[in-house]
Amino acid sequence: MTNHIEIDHITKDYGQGRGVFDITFQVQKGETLGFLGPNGAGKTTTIRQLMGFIKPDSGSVSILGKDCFKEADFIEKSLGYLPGEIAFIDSMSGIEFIRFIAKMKKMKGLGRAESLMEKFELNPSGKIKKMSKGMKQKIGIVCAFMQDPEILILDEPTSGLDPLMQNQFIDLLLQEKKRGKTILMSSHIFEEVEKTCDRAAIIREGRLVAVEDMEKLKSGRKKIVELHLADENMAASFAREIAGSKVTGRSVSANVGLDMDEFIKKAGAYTVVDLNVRTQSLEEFFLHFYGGQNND
Ligand SMILES: Nc1ncnc2c1ncn2[C@@H]1O[C@H](COP(=O)(O)OP(=O)(O)OP(=O)(O)O)[C@@H](O)[C@H]1O
Repeated sequence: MTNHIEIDHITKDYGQGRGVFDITFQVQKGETLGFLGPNGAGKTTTIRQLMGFIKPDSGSVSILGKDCFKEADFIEKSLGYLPGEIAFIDSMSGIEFIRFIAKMKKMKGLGRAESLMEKFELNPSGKIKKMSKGMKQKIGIVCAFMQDPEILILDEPTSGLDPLMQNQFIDLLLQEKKRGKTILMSSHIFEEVEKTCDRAAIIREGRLVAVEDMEKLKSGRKKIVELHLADENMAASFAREIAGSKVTGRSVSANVGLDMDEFIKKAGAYTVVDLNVRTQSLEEFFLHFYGGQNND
């Protein structure tokens, strides 16, 4: 497999523990990689180094074999980039801004802008300063995708979009994925990551904590079992037998992994009124990486 994006031991130290430290991961040709982490973890700092806006203190980043900082001009012109916060020229109308970006990228026309505006129901004729956050985000999406780039770097692409438009975006990503695009996307929305990404890289406090296949991550999710027992005393007594369980009145809930059999056998000693079993959501699962809580 060819790597389209290579991040090799980069450190950008802003002092007081802020920044990113010794980050290494790759995005393969045709792969969609989700870049996840809590606020301030270092996602944007990593992405800005990929775009050649800032130079790593040590280590290197390259895209299509080109050093991102040394060849920043090539990177900016050829990649599809959607920044977390777009630096708009407020006095322009939406369409003027789209034309401005197309010119900057040395495009001949506006490429796929028209069909993207249709897909996202965007009327770009008004002044940007009067637009809502969602409309501005749609302009950013048009600018990132209109050139039909081979590589897309997207920093929280659906921020500000309503659920209908978030779905349109997922649909667009899935289409682009099918067309063989290489995509790196930071996101806080687990559902979009789950639906679109092949792998996820998780960063916390500037350090990479995991890079995993989505399928493997999904299969690592546990079952959450909720038992309703006959009375509160029973619930309290049962909860004492199950490590990490929570009691609310007559209910006891617990994350159950491979020890389901043991759990059921212990429950057999009590009067069970009701039983619910569900799979942990990806969000609940990721809390483990995010907050470092013990959800074993
Ligand atoms: N230019 C800078 N100077 C000093 N500190 C900075 C600078 N840029 C970022 N930081 C700090 O580095 C850390 C990582 O910030 P970054 O914006 O990369 O996080 P993030 O993962 O993108 O967060 P979010 O999800 O909130 O967008 C934060 O503590 C931030 O305050």
